[in-house]
Amino acid sequence: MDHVDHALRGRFSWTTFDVTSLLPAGWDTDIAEVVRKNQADRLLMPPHSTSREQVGTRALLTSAVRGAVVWKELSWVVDLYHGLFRELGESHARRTVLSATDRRYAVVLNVQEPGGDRSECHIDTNPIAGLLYATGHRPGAGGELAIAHDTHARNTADVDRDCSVIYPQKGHLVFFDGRLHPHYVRAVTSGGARVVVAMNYYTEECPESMRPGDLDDYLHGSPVG
Ligand SMILES: O=C(O)CCC(=O)C(=O)O
Ligand SMILES: [Fe+2]
Repeated sequence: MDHVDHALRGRFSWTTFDVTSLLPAGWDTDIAEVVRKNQADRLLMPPHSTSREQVGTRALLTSAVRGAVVWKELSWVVDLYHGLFRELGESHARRTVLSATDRRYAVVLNVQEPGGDRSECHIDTNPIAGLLYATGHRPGAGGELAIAHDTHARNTADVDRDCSVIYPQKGHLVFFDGRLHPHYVRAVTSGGARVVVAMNYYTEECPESMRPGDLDDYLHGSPVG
């Protein structure tokens, strides 16, 4: 056991639950429809204290459905966020897991179109990220989440050197602590758009009140063009 502890110390790890059979009928088309009607393109301009980007990285095109819209249009997602998903997060983290009260960042939808940009390389500030993949992407199609084992990784090249790769599978719910391990989502190169329900969870040791005050304006980005 000591050998295992030593070999794995500091390595990134995550938990996946296949929640497909727990989701309401038509969940994927419901999300796709909300994306189609509400998706908004913005430019993210690094750096921020959470960025792990090369100096001088160009602006990245991002697309999202804002939290307030998710709250209004996808109430079943919000119910799962507070209920079943939060409890699955507790079984992952083996501690009390708290949902966020601020609708701007509790639950958002992130979208990456084929041929578009990668996501920003960053660290999280919340102790538990919950990601429900609404689309699946095969190896070779891009859209994979790459997470550095080296906590000192400073950019995507550093991440790529030694990382775990999570290929989004539709209906899978992933939990991890991304506060120490820099990560980013690679560009989608073929197939359809990548859609993820990104959920922020907190704990008693790292409560919602610790969220940096400037993070949401930063993530909201700037108008395109
Ligand atoms: O979409 C993903 O797979 C990761 C998203 C992420 O890192 C985040 O929302 O902080
Ligand atoms: Fe993240």
